[in-house]
Amino acid sequence: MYQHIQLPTHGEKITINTDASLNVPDQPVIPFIEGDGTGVDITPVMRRVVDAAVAKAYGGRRSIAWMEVYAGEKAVKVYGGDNWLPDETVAAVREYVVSIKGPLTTPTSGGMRSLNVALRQLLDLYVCLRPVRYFDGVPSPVKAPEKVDMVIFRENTEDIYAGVEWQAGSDEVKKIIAFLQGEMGVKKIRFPETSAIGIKPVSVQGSERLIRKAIQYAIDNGRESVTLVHKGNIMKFTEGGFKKWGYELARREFGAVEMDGGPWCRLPNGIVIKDVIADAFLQQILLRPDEYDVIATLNLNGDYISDALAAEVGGIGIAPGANLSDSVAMFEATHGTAPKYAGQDYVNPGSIILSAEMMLRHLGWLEAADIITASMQRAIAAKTVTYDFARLMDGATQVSCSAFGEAMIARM
Ligand SMILES: NC(=O)C1=CN([C@@H]2O[C@H](COP(=O)(O)OP(=O)(O)OC[C@H]3O[C@@H](n4cnc5c(N)ncnc54)[C@H](OP(=O)(O)O)[C@@H]3O)[C@@H](O)[C@H]2O)C=CC1
Ligand SMILES: O=C(O)CCC(=O)C(=O)O
Ligand SMILES: [Mg+2]
Repeated sequence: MYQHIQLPTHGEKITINTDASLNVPDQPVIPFIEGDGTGVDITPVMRRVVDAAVAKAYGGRRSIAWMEVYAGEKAVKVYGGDNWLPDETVAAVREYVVSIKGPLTTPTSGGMRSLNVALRQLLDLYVCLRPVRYFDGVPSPVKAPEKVDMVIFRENTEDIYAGVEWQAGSDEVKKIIAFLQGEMGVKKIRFPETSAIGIKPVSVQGSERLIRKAIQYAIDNGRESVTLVHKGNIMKFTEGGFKKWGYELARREFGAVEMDGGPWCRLPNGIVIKDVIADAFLQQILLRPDEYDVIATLNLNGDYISDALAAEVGGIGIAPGANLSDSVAMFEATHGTAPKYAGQDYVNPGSIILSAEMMLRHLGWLEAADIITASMQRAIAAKTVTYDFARLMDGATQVSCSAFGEAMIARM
């Protein structure tokens, strides 16, 4: 029994079968977190669009029983005190298996650590899956955005992003620096008196499980290559380890064979496993994006790459994503709370709508998912778009966040 979470009046739990597949009832209960900032604008629109697509696809036989769960500013309002991420939210998301969230605020300095990162760590959502594809007619800063068709697998629980760090001047940082200098022989800390220190944990297990998912995805979806993106020339044991363990895994578990003396290798079905250094990758995705397909990378690289690739196909207003463990799935937009637009019914709801589209595919509700992509494509083709696209499109009709949702529904 929950304290503040209201169970919907109808609906059943999604359950997990012994083979890890989902058992999805016709009225699944789906927990959702509204989100801070523009979450109040985009999340209700997403729900309306999803409900309309499901109704259109299944004529009332299927529907989603939405269940609001709380995190961020709304959780503090509902639960009081300093309760940014109530235990029962984490418990409900785990119990109901599939959920969706709006963006949550993380103050840039001081204050609490990221609730988004906390959710990923608490639920062991180790894959951040962010497909990047082009919709015809979307304004783009590059000449051939249709060549961008990549699927990012970002490690979601480790790396410098895990938040293991100590503030400059603190007793803790003094201890760490004394240990590094005194016991580990470290001489490279340029300003030891005033340094903050961050730690970058990258493990064999964490890297292998992420890269395994990326390779399996490439196999299951007939993709051409998997690229390990890293900065292993500089961070040899962490980023370099990720690359090395990735190639070893491809050879050991997937039968990859080295090409031209390695390290690139090829799976028996022809999929190429390759690697590229992260800075070179960031210029190559602008110059030769068609050479990249499935991307496997560490947490921070994946964060930067997500927004950079999203920009090539129209921006983070339509960049979807999923956070996945071996059992739980939480879908979320790639963008943040865009606080300057909060509550104005202004921003593009496309990112969270396409995240919901991924969620419907995850449930096996492919017909409803197809209706969502087709209706978004039609709304964009009609140049009925939110401000972010309208400002770059000739002859566009600029509409609000909710009107974009209505424009999609009208085209289903
Ligand atoms: N997963 C999550 O919950 C995430 C949370 N955050 C958090 O969000 C907060 C704000 O972060 P910030 O760095 O400003 O990044 P945001 O992604 O929130 O916003 C950056 C810019 O992206 C554009 N943008 C964002 N959302 C949309 C949208 N729906 N439609 C169209 N354009 C959009 C806007 O560009 P323009 O100004 O050009 O209109 C906006 O100013 C921070 O607290 C951050 O930590 C950040 C990322 C992910
Ligand atoms: O948690 C945050 O505040 C930022 C997260 C983020 O940028 C992302 O996951 O892409
Ligand atoms: Mg980000």
